[in-house]
Amino acid sequence: MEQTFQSAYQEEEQRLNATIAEIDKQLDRLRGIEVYTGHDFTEQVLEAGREEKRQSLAKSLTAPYFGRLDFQGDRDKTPKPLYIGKIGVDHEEVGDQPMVIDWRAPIASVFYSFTGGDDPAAYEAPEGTIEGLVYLKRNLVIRKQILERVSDTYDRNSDQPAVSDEFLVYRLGENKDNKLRDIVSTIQAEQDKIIRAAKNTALIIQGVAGSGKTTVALHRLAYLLYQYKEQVTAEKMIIFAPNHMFLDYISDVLPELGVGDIQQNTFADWALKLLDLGLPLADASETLDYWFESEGGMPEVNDEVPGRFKGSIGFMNMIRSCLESMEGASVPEADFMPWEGAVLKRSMILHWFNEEYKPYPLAKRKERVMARIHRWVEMELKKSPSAAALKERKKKASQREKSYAGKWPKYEPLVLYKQMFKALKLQAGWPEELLEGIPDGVLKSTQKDLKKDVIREEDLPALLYIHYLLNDISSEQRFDHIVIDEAQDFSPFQVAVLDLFVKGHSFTILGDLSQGIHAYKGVHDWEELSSLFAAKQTAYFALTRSYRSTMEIIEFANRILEKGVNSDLLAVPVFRSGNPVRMIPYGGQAQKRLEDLRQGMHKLSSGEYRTVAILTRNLKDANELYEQLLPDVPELHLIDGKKQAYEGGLSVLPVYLSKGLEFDAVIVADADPQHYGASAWDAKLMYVGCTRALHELWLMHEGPVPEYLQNMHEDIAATGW
Ligand SMILES: Nc1ncnc2c1ncn2[C@@H]1O[C@H](COP(=O)(O)OP(=O)(O)OP(=O)(O)O)[C@@H](O)[C@H]1O
Repeated sequence: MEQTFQSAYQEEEQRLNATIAEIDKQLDRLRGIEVYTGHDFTEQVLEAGREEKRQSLAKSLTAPYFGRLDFQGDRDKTPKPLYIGKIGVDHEEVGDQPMVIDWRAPIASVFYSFTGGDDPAAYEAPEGTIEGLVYLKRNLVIRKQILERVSDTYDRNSDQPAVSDEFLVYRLGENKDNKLRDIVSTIQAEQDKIIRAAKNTALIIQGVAGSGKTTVALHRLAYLLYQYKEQVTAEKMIIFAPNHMFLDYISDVLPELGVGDIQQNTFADWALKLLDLGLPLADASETLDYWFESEGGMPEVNDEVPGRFKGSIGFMNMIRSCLESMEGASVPEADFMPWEGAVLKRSMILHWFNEEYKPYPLAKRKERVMARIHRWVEMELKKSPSAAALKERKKKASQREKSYAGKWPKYEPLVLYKQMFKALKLQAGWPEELLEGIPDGVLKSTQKDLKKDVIREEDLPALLYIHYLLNDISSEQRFDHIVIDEAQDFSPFQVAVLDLFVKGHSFTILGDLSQGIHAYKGVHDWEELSSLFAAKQTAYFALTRSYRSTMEIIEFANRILEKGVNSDLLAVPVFRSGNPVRMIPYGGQAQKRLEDLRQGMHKLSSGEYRTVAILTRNLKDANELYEQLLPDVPELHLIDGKKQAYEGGLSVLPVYLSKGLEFDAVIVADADPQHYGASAWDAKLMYVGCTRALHELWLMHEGPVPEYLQNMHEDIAATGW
């Protein structure tokens, strides 16, 4: 066995050296060509191509590939070794098989989908399905041109059993810094299916915590750009994520995959820019305070709370009906008279508005009608009897055109939205009965807000929809693809509006209902989103394996789901064992809590862990703890929702802000019933907190713990330090 390994290592080392030499040669040749800076367009295009090649070759030079697949397709006589890398590299001689195959190429899918066994494997090539046999699947770790590790996950000629998870476990055991990384060398078959799913589908992915949802979505974008080169561009793809710190946390993955220029934003910031309201959004901390910091736990959530109601399709329909009813009341009541004696009948204006320009959206129809009126005025002016009369009429007409335009409703989203909520002082003829369905609480709080020009995040879908109904958007303005991460916090109305802004329902929508801690605005069931699309436009995937945490942490978190949330969306761990989860009672008095938390953080961070976090139940506690710990732990960071970047190292943050992030070690502070009640929502918060830990999870508490943390099996949890 040792000998086989030695020879495999030597073989791979030789091959690596040969590959590096070839890449070097190609790079030298390209660098030897003088950079073109002239004005000839064809030459400029050629130069851009050379520059792109220089950059990609330079990138692949440090680690040209990560995997080898020996595959014999049904048309091959012998198995061919295929080397798979982040970037494909061709031989210089045209016609040869590539030296390194891009991980996104069709044949590379076999590397990911093949999980062992003697059965043939297959992949979809442009010319149809190709079947064949896999002889070898090998992982190679190359760092700075040095071959560090050779690990076979399948060898048809060996009598040893396949060890398919060994390499994955090795990768998962690594410690994390402050950024999410790519996973091209260990993409799992279930993830690969999502990455390579067809473009024009609204994919909805329910994935347990740590199942790689965010990571998979980013790889999918890279795949779509490769596979649909002719149809999509990076600039027209967008990722929506919950906040800017999270965006910073994921910001390295796409560049690592050689992809740039994809838009990454929060829904709120994107919407505000598009709407150009000239107003900032009300501070979200008010809403968060209300839901997360209220004494006595979370207030009751039902479909009448503002977030749920204003995120509903019912509200969307209400807005459409209001706008439709406004159509009839658009054209001012009187005829248009540019000067005494000249009359443009209202019936003619109505005809233009209702017939000729009907296909246009409202704001455009008004624009067109006003332009038509102007043209009519010009024709009439030509009939003026004298130069003096012409001058006089021109002046009058210009004033009256302006005042006539002022009599039309103002086609601006915020103006109309405000009018809609004013309801009782109907200006544009909103039918009152349409507004009857608005819950009283929503009506009153929104009226109060709008009076003071306060716009909240939950108002944005409605404003965007009104903007769309007024102006429409052209095909060029539409996105080629939209990714929604943490989609359980999105409302159906948000997704329905985004559907108007994307071509072909091309969505990747990912989330985890078990982490639905923003239930006051998000969906409670994926049906709420899948029902927005026709059955053939949507597909549902479930990711159940969790890659982030050790088996002990996953089993512990599963028990919380079972007992506290009553959910069956349990995670299946990868076989990676670590220490039991620790349940540590504080040593009694109040100052002992602080001392124990400080000591806990010190213990966890003095070893090999690079990122350690203390999660508190709310922001107030995080602020306090940060102030108290800072003198002893000057390198501590406070994550309070205002941060733009996640700095890694040691952090303290409220548990609801930890969603999406991960840390080598986590301490959940105050894991007691005073801080975490018995409700499913409290259990979800606890679940989110526990699933942030990769290797080590400690829960520190005063007195007894909530019921869903009790009676854990001793293999999973231990008590005390
Ligand atoms: N196939 C894989 N190979 C190696 N690491 C993986 C793989 N899939 C996921 N991971 C790792 O698992 C961790 C969790 O991934 P990610 O954050 O994308 O999951 P998630 O489902 O979005 O999590 P959550 O919902 O809990 O925020 C990351 O460290 C990621 O690198």
